[in-house]
Amino acid sequence: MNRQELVNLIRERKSYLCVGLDTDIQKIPKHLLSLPDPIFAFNKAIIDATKDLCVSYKINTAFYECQGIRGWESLQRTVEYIPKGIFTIADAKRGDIGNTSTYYAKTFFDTYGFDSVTVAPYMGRDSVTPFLGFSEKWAIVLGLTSNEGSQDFQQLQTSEGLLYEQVMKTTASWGSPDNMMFVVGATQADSIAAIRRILPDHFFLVPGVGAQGGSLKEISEKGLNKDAGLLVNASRAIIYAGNDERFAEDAREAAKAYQAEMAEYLSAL
Ligand SMILES: O=C(O)c1cc(=O)[nH]c(=O)n1[C@@H]1O[C@H](COP(=O)(O)O)[C@@H](O)[C@H]1O
Repeated sequence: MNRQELVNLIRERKSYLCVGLDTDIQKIPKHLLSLPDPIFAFNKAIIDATKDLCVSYKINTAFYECQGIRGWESLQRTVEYIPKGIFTIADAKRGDIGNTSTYYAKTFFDTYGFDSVTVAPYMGRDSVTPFLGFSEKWAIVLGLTSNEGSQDFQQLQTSEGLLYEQVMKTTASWGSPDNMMFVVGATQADSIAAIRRILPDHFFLVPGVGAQGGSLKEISEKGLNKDAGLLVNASRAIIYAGNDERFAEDAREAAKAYQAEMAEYLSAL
């Protein structure tokens, strides 16, 4: 999907919601466990219930990879089930020497057909650029992450400023706002205005609302740009909003509340 298509989708749906399919076999309702592919059955119900409210789905590959071959099959069925025209994210946090990164990119873009993959930039230029050579595909590079450990390296003060700011500026110079986004955690709302000044045009993938306590209001006020420029992810707060036969309806209600709030912020742009 290209940038203009994503911007149009956000405008049409009045939503910049990304539903995170962090589908944990331990957490899905028990009545699904007797089905042949419980993870896909869960995802299918969640997608059916939320597909008109969000603009993106993020599949965190960890929850699938841990199931071995069956998990990869659930992942493939899920990404194929997501309606065309919705932005798909493989949250795999890859990045390696150049020839290996090229095969990671082929895995998620060509074999599985995702629009984007999350990329860890700390191995440098040759680990990131292989993700940028695919038409209408995106690298979503870790910028300032939502977790406490972001203090350990990302927030180190260097002679040039904060390390994550340097990493984001340099990484941005390898691509463009048409093929690169950055992850900025919703728990880092104090920093998002400064990051937006450094990168006025890029989309930010913002995880950390809901279960991690980030404020949708604050990150929207500080992070939205003229094209919206945000994809805000919520995983557990949506997909586990309920845990019985009504889980999909409960997920819809949770997604609807986020979408309604987003529509308000978008109308103020
Ligand atoms: O890259 C990510 O998606 C990511 C980056 C980050 O800084 N923090 C973060 O929570 N994530 C992911 O976003 C999702 C957040 O899940 P919830 O906290 O359940 O909404 C998980 O899939 C995390 O792996």
